[in-house]
Amino acid sequence: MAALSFQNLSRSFGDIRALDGVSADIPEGSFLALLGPSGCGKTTLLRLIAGLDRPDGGSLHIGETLVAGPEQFIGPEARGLGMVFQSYALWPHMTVAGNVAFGLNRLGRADRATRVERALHTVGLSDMAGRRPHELSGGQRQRVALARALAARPRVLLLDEPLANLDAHLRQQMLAEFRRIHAETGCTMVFVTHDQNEAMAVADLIGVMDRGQLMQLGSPQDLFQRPANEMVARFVGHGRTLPVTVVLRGTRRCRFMIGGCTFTLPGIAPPGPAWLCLHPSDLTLSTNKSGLVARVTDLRFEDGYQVAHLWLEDLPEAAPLVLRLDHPLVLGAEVRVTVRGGWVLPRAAVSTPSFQTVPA
Ligand SMILES: Nc1ncnc2c1ncn2[C@@H]1O[C@H](COP(=O)(O)OP(=O)(O)OP(=O)(O)O)[C@@H](O)[C@H]1O
Repeated sequence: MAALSFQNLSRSFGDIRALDGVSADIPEGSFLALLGPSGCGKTTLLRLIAGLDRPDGGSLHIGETLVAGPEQFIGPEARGLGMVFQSYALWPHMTVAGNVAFGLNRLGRADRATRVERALHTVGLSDMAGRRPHELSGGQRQRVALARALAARPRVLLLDEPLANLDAHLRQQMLAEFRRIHAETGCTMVFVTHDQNEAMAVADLIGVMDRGQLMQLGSPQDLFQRPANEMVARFVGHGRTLPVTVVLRGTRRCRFMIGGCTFTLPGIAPPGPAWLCLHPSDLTLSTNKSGLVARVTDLRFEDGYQVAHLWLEDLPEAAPLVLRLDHPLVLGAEVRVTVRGGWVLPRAAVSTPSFQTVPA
């Protein structure tokens, strides 16, 4: 069953279509990351799920319950959700245990104590139950906020850029923690971020958004290897798109021409104009005189590799290609490049798709 279901969900602020007809089903137990450039509508969608705002079109189900739609609105407190924000919103005068117990008043004393103990155990803070927030590190405060949300046993846990205030090292640690807690609790989680490395590292399902629309909903591998459109191809993993002409389409493979060369690669484009979607790992230097003619326009050293920017002679208007090498090149040199991987997309207008995902 879908944990969350959006049907043509929309929200405008004056002339701004912050959310423009989003439709998708999110399976129970997913770890969904909402990813996209600033202003694409991630927070608006999260706020609609949370019940902190109302849609002005479409409808939203949590499980089988219609929580927002024409003539229906269930408030945040009755939606059975947990929320963790960038600001941890802990009560400074309360202990860690007191903060986690906050909101469990409907339970008896013994049940409340058990829930708090379990939640603190899950986030690894059992021995800090008596401390106050100012006696904790940033990462520990984040865990208290997480424990507080988990203690209520939510159907869906919403995480709004929860790592934004942590340093790079702590972020890595907390990403691993989120993965472990997700596996342990089986709770459906929705994580908003504009950091794609974070999204790829933590989520099993990623929704890429742009200008209020959901561009693609899929696994990190899907987005990387089979982008649904040009925006996703460029946004994910330093992607590049090059205009090519498909001459033959087979079963999920396309033969195409670019710069006087012919290649056959995975893809779904019919004969005619198409986009070749590439990542740095799809390119290699040719050892003979075959391949695309390119000039080295920039060189830098990064993560143990030489990273070269290559300008294609036959496609001067295209963004430079990025190539990772284990040996240096000479700036300004002419080289030949072979395309050994990629994905070929039809060069067509982007329509607004509706996504149904198959439970894992
Ligand atoms: N309360 C509001 N009033 C007016 N415009 C709003 C309001 N909330 C959001 N917007 C606009 O709606 C659009 C989507 O905003 P949203 O906050 O959902 O983007 P986002 O993807 O979360 O961005 P970021 O990554 O920068 O947080 C933006 O153009 C934003 O300026």
